[in-house]
Amino acid sequence: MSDTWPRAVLFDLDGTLIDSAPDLHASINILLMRRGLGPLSLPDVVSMIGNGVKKLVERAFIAVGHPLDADELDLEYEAMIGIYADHLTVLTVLTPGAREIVEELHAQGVLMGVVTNKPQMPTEAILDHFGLSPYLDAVIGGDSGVEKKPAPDMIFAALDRLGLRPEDAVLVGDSVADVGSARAAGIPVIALRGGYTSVPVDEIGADIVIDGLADLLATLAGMRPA
Ligand SMILES: O=C(O)COP(=O)(O)O
Ligand SMILES: [Mg+2]
Repeated sequence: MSDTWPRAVLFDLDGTLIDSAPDLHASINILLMRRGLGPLSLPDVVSMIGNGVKKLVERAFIAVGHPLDADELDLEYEAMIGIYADHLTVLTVLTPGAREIVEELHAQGVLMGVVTNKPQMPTEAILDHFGLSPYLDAVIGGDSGVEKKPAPDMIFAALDRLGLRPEDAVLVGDSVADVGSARAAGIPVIALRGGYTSVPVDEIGADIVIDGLADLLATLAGMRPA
């Protein structure tokens, strides 16, 4: 029985550690409004989050009946990044229990990282704002040069940074992309109910679904390899 497992917990960001949808929703509607389009509802935008900001922009313009070509998408993505930079923590809050679990895992000597399809700059700014950065030894954003989730590369990049192997870690996430990346990397995955997923969370293929981050410690103890 290894009571030191997991040596690291890797967290997804949007919908897992933070509830960022209200700020992404506000930002995308500003972007759409500039073109006389939208607005989209919050649930609509929630269903578009999880594959990076560029995908969110692409999906939003399709949803309002105005699909973009590749050049337009590049321009609107740049504009979105500018708008979102002013909305990173206006409406965004930590997920209930996020601070507590991060502090508790840190106290137990468990290493932590973030693997998110959100770009690096907003990711780091948000983690700084909430005071979580000191606890996170590996923060891998969507534009960090490795392939986004559901590819396994962000998990491998985080493990590399932590000096650990797949068998040392578990991923906590909320989406199909998270489960896909964990499976591809060969690490267990816990899904958080109430995150951002267009597929019902019980159907995304996670090892375990938890109702809240307050359940994470007990869940990890139950998953420990014999
Ligand atoms: O889609 C995004 O921008 C980020 O999503 P993630 O933090 O859930 O990976
Ligand atoms: Mg997510």
